[in-house]
Amino acid sequence: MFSRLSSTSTPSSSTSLPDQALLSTEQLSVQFGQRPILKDINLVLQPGRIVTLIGPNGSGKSALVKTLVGAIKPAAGRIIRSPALKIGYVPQRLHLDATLPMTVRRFVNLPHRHASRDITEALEQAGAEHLLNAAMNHLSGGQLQRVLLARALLSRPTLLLLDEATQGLDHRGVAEFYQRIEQIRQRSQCAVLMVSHDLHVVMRTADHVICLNGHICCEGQPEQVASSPHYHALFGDQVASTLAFYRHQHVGHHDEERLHHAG
Ligand SMILES: Nc1ncnc2c1ncn2[C@@H]1O[C@H](COP(=O)(O)OP(=O)(O)OP(=O)(O)O)[C@@H](O)[C@H]1O
Repeated sequence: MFSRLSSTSTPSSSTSLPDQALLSTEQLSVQFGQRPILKDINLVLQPGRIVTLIGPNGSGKSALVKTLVGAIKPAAGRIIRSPALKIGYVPQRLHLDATLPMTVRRFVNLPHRHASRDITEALEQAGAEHLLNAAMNHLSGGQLQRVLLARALLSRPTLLLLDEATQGLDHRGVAEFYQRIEQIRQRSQCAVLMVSHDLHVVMRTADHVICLNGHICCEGQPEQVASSPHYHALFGDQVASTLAFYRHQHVGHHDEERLHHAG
């Protein structure tokens, strides 16, 4: 699913995208001021696949997602987008003005109004159908995440980008959320790129894992990453072993994917 890219075609071209790919990056680098955050990120996102970005705090996961969304301008490299790419973005946080009351119905109609039927369907898919008339600033963390997911689904995305969408959820909430994402993926065949700290769930649900620490340290199928020395070095042997165990218990299909070690 992932491959290193060597194409040098012009930035406006999408012809250098690998077959069927929705998005790829070439030598993408990001910096804040003079400070390098991400260096030489090469990735390819294919339809219908769940890719998880893991890495320690401050390793650049959110920065990468925001760059893919277009909210951060890369310092170098480029992003190649397929004409079929339609991003649904679920942010890490949402800052709402507590003095400005707003219902879920109104929120999901921003910035564009949607047909009631579509709103109902999106809320159902996200498990938030009962929240239509709730006040946004009365939602629990888990309810808010589901509403944000519903809003992202309303754009009928071909790529769902989730930035730590399960932050603050309890174990059950996390498991339910990932189950929901899996159902959405199966139903709509959208690609999913998610940032996650829920390492044990990552190992069960992802098709491909990218381990980030300013650059791609290692990537591949979850069990490949779990046995990578780079991954052990980043997360510590104890955590890493737990993951390997989880994966062993829940191991699924085996695609031919390469584990890339960039050090
Ligand atoms: N707007 C900004 N201006 C300057 N530095 C920033 C900005 N946003 C993030 N950073 C820095 O960039 C680095 C990467 O941040 P990022 O939020 O991408 O990390 P992360 O891997 O998502 O972390 P976490 O797991 O804690 O969410 C951090 O050192 C952070 O302090």
